[in-house]
Amino acid sequence: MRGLAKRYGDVQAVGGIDLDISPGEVFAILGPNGAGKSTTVEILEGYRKRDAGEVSVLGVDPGRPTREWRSRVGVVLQTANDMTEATVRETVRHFAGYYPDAEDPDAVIEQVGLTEKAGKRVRELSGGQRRRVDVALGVIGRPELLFLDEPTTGFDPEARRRFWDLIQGLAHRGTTIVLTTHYLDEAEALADRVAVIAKGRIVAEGEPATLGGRATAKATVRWAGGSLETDTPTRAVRELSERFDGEVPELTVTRPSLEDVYLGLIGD
Ligand SMILES: Nc1ncnc2c1ncn2[C@@H]1O[C@H](COP(=O)(O)OP(=O)(O)OP(=O)(O)O)[C@@H](O)[C@H]1O
Repeated sequence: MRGLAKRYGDVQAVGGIDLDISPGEVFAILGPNGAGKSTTVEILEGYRKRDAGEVSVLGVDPGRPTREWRSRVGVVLQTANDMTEATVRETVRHFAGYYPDAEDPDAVIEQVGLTEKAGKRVRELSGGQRRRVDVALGVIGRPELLFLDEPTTGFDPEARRRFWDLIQGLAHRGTTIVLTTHYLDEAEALADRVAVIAKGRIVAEGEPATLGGRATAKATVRWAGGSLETDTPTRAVRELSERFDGEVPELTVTRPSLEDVYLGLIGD
C-alpha cells in the first residue's frame, strides 16, 4: 500500500501509510487504541473504503473485491460472529461449504481446541471460546492470506499458546498472515516483521528483535546488591564473577523488551 488514508469526519484515522508485506510473511501491526490498525486492516480486507492511496492485495484492489479474491482471503474480524442457534460443528461445516477447497471442519475444530465443545451451541460458549470459533471460520477456507484483528483477546494462556501453534503451522505451510495485537509477546512469538502505528502513521517498522535499535541497546546487568548499564555485558559479568570469586548472586543480563521499545515509540 502507498499513501493509504482514511478520515471519519474530523478524525484522520489513517494518515498516509506505506507498507509492503511479502508472500509467506507473518506481519504484526501494533499500536495503541484508536491508532488506526483496524481501519487499515479493514481497508485491506475490502470491508472499508479508503479516501486515498494505492492498495494491492494478492494483486487485486480491495476496494473492488471479486468473489474469487474473497475465497483466497481469510478474515477474523474484531467483532465476534453472531450468536446463532447452530452448534460449533454446524457453523464450521456451514462456512466450509463456501470454499472450493476447505479444510476438514473437525480438524480445524481440533486445531482451535474446541473438540469437546463441537456439539454445543455457539451462543452458549464463553467469550474466549466464541473467539476460537471466529478463528476456525477464518482458516477453514485454506486462505492464501489471513487477516486476524486482535485474534486472542479473551483467550486463556493455554488457548493463546495453542493459537500460536496454529498460526505457526499455517505460516509454515506458506500462508501470509497479517495480524493486529496488543500483546507484544504475541507479536514477538509470531511475527517476522512488525509495524508500530500511532495516530494513523507508522512510527517504526522492522523485525521484533531489532525494532527501535533494540538489539544494539545497552544491556542491564543486575545482581544482588547492584546494577549497571553497559555495551559490554560479558566483560561486566566477568569482572563481577572475579569480585564474587565465582557465582554472582541473582545475576541477570537483559536488553530492552519489545514492550520497552514499543512504549518509547508511542510516547508513553
Ligand atoms: N466507523 C467509524 N466512524 C467514526 N470514527 C471511527 C470509526 N471507526 C473508527 N473510528 C475512529 O478512527 C480512529 C482509528 O480507529 P481504529 O478502530 O482503526 O483504531 P485501532 O488502532 O484499531 O484501535 P483499537 O486498538 O482500539 O482496536 C479512532 O479515533 C476511532 O475513534
